[in-house]
Amino acid sequence: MAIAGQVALVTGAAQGIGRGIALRLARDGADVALVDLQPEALASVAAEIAAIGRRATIFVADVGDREQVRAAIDHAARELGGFDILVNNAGIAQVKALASVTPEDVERIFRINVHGVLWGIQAAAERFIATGRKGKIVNACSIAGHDGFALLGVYSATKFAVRALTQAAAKEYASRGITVNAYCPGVVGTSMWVEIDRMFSEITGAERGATFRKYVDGIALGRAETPEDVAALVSYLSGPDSDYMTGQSILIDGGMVCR
Ligand SMILES: NC(=O)C1=CN([C@@H]2O[C@H](COP(=O)(O)OP(=O)(O)OC[C@H]3O[C@@H](n4cnc5c(N)ncnc54)[C@H](O)[C@@H]3O)[C@@H](O)[C@H]2O)C=CC1
Ligand SMILES: CC(=O)C(C)=O
Repeated sequence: MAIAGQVALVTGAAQGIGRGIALRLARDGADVALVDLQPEALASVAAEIAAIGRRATIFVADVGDREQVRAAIDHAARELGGFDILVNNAGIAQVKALASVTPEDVERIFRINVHGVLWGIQAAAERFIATGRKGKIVNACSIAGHDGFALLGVYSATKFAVRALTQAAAKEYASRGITVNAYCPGVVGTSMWVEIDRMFSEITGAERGATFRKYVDGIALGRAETPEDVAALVSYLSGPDSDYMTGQSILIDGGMVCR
Protein backbone atom coordinates (compact mmCIF):
# COMPACT_ATOMS: atom_id res chain seq x y z
CA MET A 1 0.00 0.00 0.00
CA ALA A 2 2.84 2.33 -0.92
CA ILE A 3 0.50 4.99 -2.32
CA ALA A 4 -2.34 4.55 0.18
CA GLY A 5 -4.52 7.64 0.38
CA GLN A 6 -2.90 9.36 -2.59
CA VAL A 7 -4.88 10.68 -5.55
CA ALA A 8 -4.06 9.49 -9.07
CA LEU A 9 -5.52 10.69 -12.37
CA VAL A 10 -5.43 8.28 -15.32
CA THR A 11 -6.30 9.37 -18.86
CA GLY A 12 -7.70 6.90 -21.38
CA ALA A 13 -9.06 5.04 -18.36
CA ALA A 14 -12.28 3.74 -19.91
CA GLN A 15 -10.73 0.55 -21.32
CA GLY A 16 -7.56 -1.36 -22.08
CA ILE A 17 -4.28 -0.38 -20.44
CA GLY A 18 -5.75 2.73 -18.77
CA ARG A 19 -8.46 0.67 -17.08
CA GLY A 20 -5.82 -1.84 -15.94
CA ILE A 21 -3.67 0.94 -14.50
CA ALA A 22 -6.61 2.59 -12.71
CA LEU A 23 -7.62 -0.71 -11.07
CA ARG A 24 -4.02 -1.48 -10.06
CA LEU A 25 -3.48 1.96 -8.49
CA ALA A 26 -6.77 1.54 -6.60
CA ARG A 27 -5.57 -1.85 -5.31
CA ASP A 28 -2.36 -0.09 -4.27
CA GLY A 29 -4.53 2.19 -2.10
CA ALA A 30 -5.03 5.28 -4.29
CA ASP A 31 -8.26 7.12 -5.03
CA VAL A 32 -8.51 7.53 -8.78
CA ALA A 33 -9.85 10.16 -11.18
CA LEU A 34 -10.78 8.52 -14.47
CA VAL A 35 -10.59 10.63 -17.64
CA ASP A 36 -11.69 9.62 -21.13
CA LEU A 37 -14.12 10.44 -23.93
CA GLN A 38 -16.45 7.52 -23.06
CA PRO A 39 -18.71 8.34 -20.08
CA GLU A 40 -20.49 4.99 -19.81
CA ALA A 41 -17.32 2.94 -19.84
CA LEU A 42 -15.78 5.34 -17.30
CA ALA A 43 -18.75 4.81 -14.99
CA SER A 44 -18.25 1.06 -15.21
CA VAL A 45 -14.54 1.36 -14.25
CA ALA A 46 -15.53 3.68 -11.38
CA ALA A 47 -17.88 0.96 -10.10
CA GLU A 48 -15.03 -1.57 -10.22
CA ILE A 49 -12.89 0.79 -8.14
CA ALA A 50 -15.68 1.29 -5.62
CA ALA A 51 -15.84 -2.51 -5.29
CA ILE A 52 -12.11 -2.49 -4.41
CA GLY A 53 -12.97 -0.04 -1.61
CA ARG A 54 -11.41 3.13 -3.05
CA ARG A 55 -13.01 6.33 -4.27
CA ALA A 56 -13.24 7.13 -7.98
CA THR A 57 -14.48 10.14 -9.89
CA ILE A 58 -15.02 10.41 -13.61
CA PHE A 59 -14.40 13.34 -15.94
CA VAL A 60 -15.07 13.40 -19.67
CA ALA A 61 -12.27 15.30 -21.40
CA ASP A 62 -10.29 15.36 -24.62
CA VAL A 63 -6.61 15.23 -23.70
CA GLY A 64 -5.75 17.15 -26.86
CA ASP A 65 -7.45 20.23 -25.41
CA ARG A 66 -5.24 22.09 -22.94
CA GLU A 67 -8.10 23.67 -21.00
CA GLN A 68 -9.95 20.37 -20.66
CA VAL A 69 -6.84 18.72 -19.23
CA ARG A 70 -6.51 21.52 -16.66
CA ALA A 71 -10.19 21.17 -15.80
CA ALA A 72 -9.77 17.41 -15.31
CA ILE A 73 -6.94 17.93 -12.82
CA ASP A 74 -8.92 20.64 -10.99
CA HIS A 75 -11.87 18.23 -10.81
CA ALA A 76 -9.71 15.41 -9.40
CA ALA A 77 -8.21 17.64 -6.71
CA ARG A 78 -11.59 19.06 -5.73
CA GLU A 79 -13.48 15.74 -5.66
CA LEU A 80 -10.79 13.55 -4.14
CA GLY A 81 -9.04 16.08 -1.89
CA GLY A 82 -5.60 16.24 -3.50
CA PHE A 83 -3.52 15.32 -6.50
CA ASP A 84 -0.33 13.23 -6.41
CA ILE A 85 0.02 11.09 -9.55
CA LEU A 86 -0.74 11.75 -13.23
CA VAL A 87 -0.75 8.88 -15.73
CA ASN A 88 -0.85 10.32 -19.28
CA ASN A 89 -2.10 7.10 -20.86
CA ALA A 90 -4.61 8.11 -23.57
CA GLY A 91 -3.40 7.50 -27.10
CA ILE A 92 -4.43 6.48 -30.60
CA ALA A 93 -2.71 4.55 -33.37
CA GLN A 94 -2.81 4.65 -37.14
CA VAL A 95 -1.41 2.18 -39.65
CA LYS A 96 -0.50 3.92 -42.89
CA ALA A 97 2.37 3.98 -45.39
CA LEU A 98 4.42 7.15 -45.04
CA ALA A 99 3.70 7.91 -48.71
CA SER A 100 -0.03 8.22 -47.96
CA VAL A 101 0.10 10.19 -44.71
CA THR A 102 -1.80 13.50 -44.83
CA PRO A 103 -1.34 16.68 -42.78
CA GLU A 104 -4.68 15.85 -41.09
CA ASP A 105 -3.35 12.42 -40.01
CA VAL A 106 -0.26 13.97 -38.47
CA GLU A 107 -2.24 16.67 -36.67
CA ARG A 108 -4.81 14.20 -35.29
CA ILE A 109 -2.27 11.73 -33.90
CA PHE A 110 0.19 14.30 -32.53
CA ARG A 111 -2.69 16.24 -30.93
CA ILE A 112 -3.62 13.29 -28.72
CA ASN A 113 -0.36 11.34 -28.25
CA VAL A 114 2.02 14.28 -27.88
CA HIS A 115 0.09 17.48 -27.15
CA GLY A 116 -2.07 15.52 -24.70
CA VAL A 117 1.03 14.39 -22.80
CA LEU A 118 2.50 17.91 -22.84
CA TRP A 119 -0.71 19.52 -21.52
CA GLY A 120 -0.84 16.90 -18.79
CA ILE A 121 2.78 17.49 -17.76
CA GLN A 122 2.24 21.28 -17.69
CA ALA A 123 -0.95 21.24 -15.64
CA ALA A 124 0.21 18.54 -13.22
CA ALA A 125 3.60 20.14 -12.56
CA GLU A 126 1.99 23.53 -12.01
CA ARG A 127 -0.35 22.06 -9.39
CA PHE A 128 2.37 19.96 -7.72
CA ILE A 129 4.53 23.09 -7.39
CA ALA A 130 1.62 25.22 -6.10
CA THR A 131 0.71 22.62 -3.46
CA GLY A 132 4.30 21.63 -2.56
CA ARG A 133 3.73 18.01 -3.64
CA LYS A 134 6.61 15.84 -4.87
CA GLY A 135 4.30 14.40 -7.51
CA LYS A 136 4.77 11.65 -10.05
CA ILE A 137 4.10 11.94 -13.77
CA VAL A 138 4.00 8.72 -15.80
CA ASN A 139 3.61 8.81 -19.58
CA ALA A 140 2.51 6.20 -22.15
CA CYS A 141 5.33 5.49 -24.59
CA SER A 142 5.79 2.22 -26.56
CA ILE A 143 8.31 -0.11 -28.17
CA ALA A 144 7.56 2.27 -31.06
CA GLY A 145 9.24 5.00 -29.02
CA HIS A 146 12.50 2.98 -29.17
CA ASP A 147 12.22 1.59 -32.68
CA GLY A 148 10.36 3.05 -35.69
CA PHE A 149 7.91 0.46 -37.07
CA ALA A 150 6.99 0.15 -40.77
CA LEU A 151 3.43 1.38 -41.47
CA LEU A 152 3.37 2.84 -37.95
CA GLY A 153 5.70 5.73 -38.82
CA VAL A 154 3.69 8.68 -37.53
CA TYR A 155 2.62 6.74 -34.45
CA SER A 156 6.28 5.85 -33.81
CA ALA A 157 7.22 9.53 -34.20
CA THR A 158 4.69 10.47 -31.51
CA LYS A 159 6.16 7.95 -29.10
CA PHE A 160 9.74 9.16 -29.75
CA ALA A 161 8.36 12.63 -28.94
CA VAL A 162 6.91 11.32 -25.67
CA ARG A 163 10.38 10.06 -24.73
CA ALA A 164 11.83 13.50 -25.45
CA LEU A 165 9.17 15.25 -23.38
CA THR A 166 9.71 12.76 -20.56
CA GLN A 167 13.45 13.47 -20.51
CA ALA A 168 13.05 17.26 -20.72
CA ALA A 169 10.31 17.42 -18.10
CA ALA A 170 12.32 15.20 -15.75
CA LYS A 171 15.22 17.66 -15.92
CA GLU A 172 13.03 20.79 -15.66
CA TYR A 173 11.13 19.57 -12.61
CA ALA A 174 13.77 17.53 -10.77
CA SER A 175 14.65 20.37 -8.39
CA ARG A 176 10.97 20.40 -7.31
CA GLY A 177 11.11 16.71 -6.41
CA ILE A 178 8.74 15.82 -9.26
CA THR A 179 9.67 12.68 -11.20
CA VAL A 180 8.68 12.05 -14.83
CA ASN A 181 9.02 8.59 -16.40
CA ALA A 182 7.36 6.58 -19.15
CA TYR A 183 6.30 2.97 -19.72
CA CYS A 184 6.94 1.35 -23.11
CA PRO A 185 4.71 -1.67 -23.68
CA GLY A 186 5.06 -4.11 -26.59
CA VAL A 187 1.98 -5.85 -27.97
CA VAL A 188 -0.90 -5.60 -25.54
CA GLY A 189 -4.14 -7.39 -26.40
CA THR A 190 -6.47 -4.37 -26.26
CA SER A 191 -8.93 -2.74 -28.68
CA MET A 192 -6.00 -0.73 -30.02
CA TRP A 193 -4.39 -3.88 -31.39
CA VAL A 194 -7.68 -5.15 -32.84
CA GLU A 195 -7.78 -1.88 -34.75
CA ILE A 196 -4.06 -2.03 -35.72
CA ASP A 197 -4.52 -5.58 -36.99
CA ARG A 198 -7.59 -4.48 -39.04
CA MET A 199 -5.67 -1.56 -40.57
CA PHE A 200 -2.70 -3.82 -41.47
CA SER A 201 -5.11 -6.22 -43.20
CA GLU A 202 -6.52 -3.39 -45.29
CA ILE A 203 -3.08 -2.32 -46.46
CA THR A 204 -1.22 -5.61 -46.80
CA GLY A 205 -4.09 -8.03 -47.52
CA ALA A 206 -3.05 -10.17 -44.54
CA GLU A 207 -5.91 -12.18 -43.05
CA ARG A 208 -7.45 -10.75 -39.89
CA GLY A 209 -5.40 -11.76 -36.81
CA ALA A 210 -2.28 -12.60 -38.84
CA THR A 211 -0.41 -9.36 -38.08
CA PHE A 212 -1.14 -9.65 -34.37
CA ARG A 213 0.11 -13.26 -34.39
CA LYS A 214 3.25 -12.22 -36.33
CA TYR A 215 4.07 -9.55 -33.75
CA VAL A 216 3.40 -11.94 -30.85
CA ASP A 217 5.76 -14.46 -32.50
CA GLY A 218 8.49 -11.82 -32.07
CA ILE A 219 8.06 -11.69 -28.29
CA ALA A 220 10.82 -13.58 -26.48
CA LEU A 221 8.54 -14.51 -23.58
CA GLY A 222 6.14 -16.08 -26.07
CA ARG A 223 2.84 -14.40 -25.27
CA ALA A 224 1.01 -11.13 -25.79
CA GLU A 225 1.19 -8.60 -22.97
CA THR A 226 -1.75 -7.85 -20.67
CA PRO A 227 -2.84 -4.50 -19.22
CA GLU A 228 -1.92 -5.98 -15.82
CA ASP A 229 1.69 -6.51 -16.97
CA VAL A 230 1.87 -2.82 -17.88
CA ALA A 231 0.07 -1.70 -14.72
CA ALA A 232 2.68 -3.41 -12.53
CA LEU A 233 5.38 -1.12 -13.97
CA VAL A 234 3.14 1.95 -13.66
CA SER A 235 2.51 1.03 -10.03
CA TYR A 236 6.28 1.08 -9.42
CA LEU A 237 6.75 4.37 -11.31
CA SER A 238 3.90 5.93 -9.30
CA GLY A 239 5.21 4.94 -5.87
CA PRO A 240 8.11 5.81 -3.57
CA ASP A 241 10.30 2.86 -4.67
CA SER A 242 11.01 4.79 -7.90
CA ASP A 243 11.87 8.07 -6.16
CA TYR A 244 15.46 8.00 -7.49
CA MET A 245 14.36 7.32 -11.08
CA THR A 246 13.46 10.11 -13.48
CA GLY A 247 13.57 10.76 -17.23
CA GLN A 248 13.41 7.06 -18.09
CA SER A 249 11.25 5.36 -20.72
CA ILE A 250 11.17 1.75 -19.58
CA LEU A 251 10.54 -1.12 -21.99
CA ILE A 252 8.05 -3.70 -20.72
CA ASP A 253 7.54 -5.86 -23.79
CA GLY A 254 8.40 -9.47 -23.01
CA GLY A 255 11.84 -9.05 -24.57
CA MET A 256 10.73 -7.82 -28.00
CA VAL A 257 13.10 -4.86 -28.19
CA CYS A 258 16.24 -5.10 -26.07
CA ARG A 259 18.15 -1.87 -25.38
N1 LIG B 1 -2.04 -1.79 -27.03
C1 LIG B 1 -0.73 -1.81 -27.22
O1 LIG B 1 -0.19 -2.83 -27.70
C2 LIG B 1 0.13 -0.67 -26.83
C3 LIG B 1 -0.38 0.54 -26.37
N2 LIG B 1 0.47 1.56 -26.04
C4 LIG B 1 -0.05 2.83 -25.57
O2 LIG B 1 -0.82 2.62 -24.38
C5 LIG B 1 -1.87 3.60 -24.31
C6 LIG B 1 -3.19 2.88 -24.11
O3 LIG B 1 -3.40 1.97 -25.17
P1 LIG B 1 -4.59 0.89 -25.21
O4 LIG B 1 -5.19 0.73 -23.88
O5 LIG B 1 -4.06 -0.28 -25.91
O6 LIG B 1 -5.61 1.65 -26.19
P2 LIG B 1 -7.21 1.62 -26.27
O7 LIG B 1 -7.54 2.11 -27.63
O8 LIG B 1 -7.73 0.29 -25.83
O9 LIG B 1 -7.64 2.69 -25.17
C7 LIG B 1 -7.31 4.05 -25.32
C8 LIG B 1 -8.28 4.88 -24.52
O10 LIG B 1 -7.94 6.26 -24.73
C9 LIG B 1 -9.14 6.99 -24.93
N3 LIG B 1 -8.86 8.18 -25.72
C10 LIG B 1 -8.54 8.26 -27.04
N4 LIG B 1 -8.42 9.53 -27.42
C11 LIG B 1 -8.66 10.29 -26.33
C12 LIG B 1 -8.70 11.68 -26.10
N5 LIG B 1 -8.48 12.57 -27.09
N6 LIG B 1 -8.98 12.12 -24.86
C13 LIG B 1 -9.24 11.24 -23.86
N7 LIG B 1 -9.21 9.91 -24.01
C14 LIG B 1 -8.94 9.44 -25.24
C15 LIG B 1 -10.06 6.03 -25.67
O11 LIG B 1 -11.43 6.42 -25.55
C16 LIG B 1 -9.75 4.71 -24.97
O12 LIG B 1 -10.58 4.51 -23.85
C17 LIG B 1 -1.78 4.41 -25.60
O13 LIG B 1 -1.07 5.60 -25.37
C18 LIG B 1 -1.00 3.51 -26.54
O14 LIG B 1 -0.32 4.24 -27.54
C19 LIG B 1 1.82 1.45 -26.15
C20 LIG B 1 2.37 0.29 -26.59
C21 LIG B 1 1.58 -0.87 -26.97
C1 LIG C 1 0.54 -0.17 -30.31
C2 LIG C 1 2.02 -0.13 -30.27
O1 LIG C 1 2.59 0.70 -29.62
C3 LIG C 1 2.70 -1.11 -31.01
C4 LIG C 1 3.94 -0.74 -31.64
O2 LIG C 1 2.27 -2.19 -31.13
